[in-house]
Order: sequence, then structure tokens, then C-alpha cells
Amino acid sequence: MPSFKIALLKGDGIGPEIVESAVKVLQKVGKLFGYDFILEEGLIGGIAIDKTGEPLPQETLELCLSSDAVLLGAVGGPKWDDLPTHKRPERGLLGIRKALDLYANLRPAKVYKPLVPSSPLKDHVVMGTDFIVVRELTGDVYYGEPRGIFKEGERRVGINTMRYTEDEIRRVVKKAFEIARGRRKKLTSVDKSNVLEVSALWREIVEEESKSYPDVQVEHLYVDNCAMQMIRRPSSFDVIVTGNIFGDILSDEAAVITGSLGMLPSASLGERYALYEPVHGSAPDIAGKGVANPIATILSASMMLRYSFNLKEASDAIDRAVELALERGYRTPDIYAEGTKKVGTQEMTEVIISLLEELCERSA
Ligand SMILES: NC(=O)c1ccc[n+]([C@@H]2O[C@H](COP(=O)([O-])OP(=O)(O)OC[C@H]3O[C@@H](n4cnc5c(N)ncnc54)[C@H](O)[C@@H]3O)[C@@H](O)[C@H]2O)c1
Ligand SMILES: CC(C)[C@H](C(=O)O)[C@@H](O)C(=O)O
Ligand SMILES: [Mg+2]
Repeated sequence: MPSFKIALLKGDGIGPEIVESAVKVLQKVGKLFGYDFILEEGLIGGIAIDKTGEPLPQETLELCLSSDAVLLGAVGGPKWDDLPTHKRPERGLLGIRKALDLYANLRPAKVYKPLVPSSPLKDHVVMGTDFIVVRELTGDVYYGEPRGIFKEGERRVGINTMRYTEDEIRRVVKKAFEIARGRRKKLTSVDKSNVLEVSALWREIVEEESKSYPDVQVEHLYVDNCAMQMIRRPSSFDVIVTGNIFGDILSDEAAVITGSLGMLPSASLGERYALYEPVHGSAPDIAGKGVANPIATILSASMMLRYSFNLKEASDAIDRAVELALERGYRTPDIYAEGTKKVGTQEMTEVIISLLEELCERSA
């Protein structure tokens, strides 16, 4: 039986609840399709700070380096909000992304038909929306030096540095062109080249690389305009490629179009390692209440099967089971609309699992 080792980093807030849901789905898929998923847990984020003093303990890093893929819940919460930036739970996440060199963060934003009424936008605007944000994940102002809070005479000054080397830009841009080639062949590159030199270089590299992909249509948008166009014409986008900070902001915006942040999965890919996590955070406001939407994490597990293990059939089955759960009217509170069935995290997970069984029986 093919076997895959997965590092589970549940993290904080709703992290443990939603990762547990994805684990149940993975275990069911393993049984139905004949795969053995070996799951090993590691600490990250606030819980890791509490237990070891570090947001990313060496042991966790070693576990990830020796696994076939990593599944992460979320990190952070009010308990750790007063810590200085370099000691916060979020540093664990930034540390693991950098250590595994996960430079391409794929964040698909797809509107499921039954969720069209959950979007705050008009039906005809959101219908057919299906794009993917390719966010650079290991550079930009997130990691640039110098950074810190310094003294300038008597007053303090906060400094971060926006920085990209051309190699860093080129590798993620190439990845985005490749993804566009396998989809509707349209690439929107997002920058702020009217103001920032970093962005001017970004745009230059996109133009250079576009020569190798004549079949892909390229559009350049300034990030402020893109934020607006994403709301005005979301269905016109196919692949959006952008830097770390712009991608962070635009992907949360994309989530609203699709109905809820609780729906958006992601894959963070490097040449050698891969990590899968929902786009959303630890949602401290609903943690422990059993109401978190597990779909973003379940779909992240599905991306893991597709991208890391090449198990397309199993991944398709999960995606279809999620779609069916929505078609049959099951909704966690974040996507609830009148006339549908409100369920909690566990019930949504059980529904998806039983639909997986149903789908497999049908195709047997
Ligand atoms: N990848 C990550 O681990 C990650 C990402 C973003 C934020 N964070 C951290 O999470 C903490 C909270 O941040 P925030 O409140 O800005 O963002 P958040 O994404 O945690 O929550 C934003 C809103 O969306 C809701 N939401 C998020 N996920 C949901 C789900 N699965 N189901 C239903 N509703 C959901 C929350 O209840 C909240 O109202 C902070 O410490 C932040 O740094 C972590
Ligand atoms: C928690 C934070 C460090 C993280 C980011 O900014 O990358 C989050 O917002 C995300 O989108 O994954
Ligand atoms: Mg974010």
C-alpha cells in the first residue's frame, strides 16, 4: 500500500478543530482508495511558545523536513498579542515558510454555485469566478533587512524593507505562467510600479518571462486598481501573480467574493517541500465553539493529495464531496443563508465523509 508521511501542525485557536476534520477526511480517503497516511504532530505558534518557549521548535522543523508534506491549521491569538514581533506565534509560520523555501503560495478562489447568495456581491458579478492567486511567500517586506524599531535621536522609528532579487521574482513568475498555461491562459501581474522600484523590477521580469509564454495573455495592474477590479469583475481573472504583502491582502479580499474566508485553501510550494494550510487565521472569536468552517482545511488536504502525492482521483473525490455537501444545503454559520441547514464543524465533516463514501460506491 503506498504510504505518505504528513506532518500535522495544528497550531492555535480553531487550528486543532479544523485539522482534526481534515485528518478524518484523509483517513477515510486512505481507506477508500488504499493509501496509508502516517500522521505525526508537531508544535507551532502560540502553543509551541507556551510549551517550549519558541514559536517554531527545532523538533518541529526536523519533523517537517523528514515528512512528505505538511498540513497546518493556524497560528496566533490574543494571548500572545503583546509579545514583540520577533517572538510572536506568527514568526513560527514565517520561519517554516522560509526554512522549507516555500516560495509559491497558491490560493485558489472559486465561487461554488450554491454559495453565490453568500457572497456580498451581486449574483451576476460573482457567477463563474474561478481564479488563483499565486503569492510570492519567502521575500518582500516580510523578510527584508534592515527591519526593527530603532532610535533616531530622541524618537523611535519603525523600519521594514521591501526587497526582491530578480531570481526570487523570476521563479515565482515562471511558476505562475506554468499554472496559467494549464488553465485559461491569462496572467494578471500585480505591482505598484508607479511608485516602487521593487515593483518596477517585478514588472520588467514579468515582461521578460512573457516572451517564453507567447500563448499566455499578460495584464499588468497596480495593486490599488486590482483591489477594485477584483470586486468589479472577479470572473475575468484567471491567474494573479504578486508579491508577498500584496498577495496577503488580495487573497483575503478574494475570500469575501467566494462567500467566506472559511472556504479558501492554499498550497505553499518550493522545489523540494510543500505545506498546505487554509488562507484564514486562528479565528479566536469562534475557537472552541465547534462552528468553524472546516472546508478550507479539507480542501487544503485535497491540494496536498494533488500537488505532493499526485493522487488526482482522491483529490477530485474530496473536491466533489465538498461541492455536494454545499449542493445539499449544508452550511456552517459563516456561509449560512435562509433555507439551508446550519451545521457545526463536526457535522459538516461527517457529511463530507459520508458523501465521499457515496461517491466511491457510485463509481465502483
Ligand atoms: N495562516 C495563519 O496561521 C494565519 C492567517 C491569518 C491570521 N492569522 C492569525 O490569526 C489571528 C486572528 O486573525 P484575524 O482575526 O485577523 O483573521 P482570521 O482569519 O483568524 O479571522 C477573520 C474572521 O474570519 C472568521 N473566520 C476565519 N476562519 C474561519 C473559518 N474557518 N470558519 C468560520 N469563520 C472563520 C473569523 O471568525 C473572523 O471573524 C491573529 O493572531 C493572526 O495573526 C494566522
Ligand atoms: C499570520 C500571517 C503571518 C500570515 C501572513 O501574513 O502571511 C497570514 O495572514 C496568511 O495570510 O497566511
Ligand atoms: Mg493573510
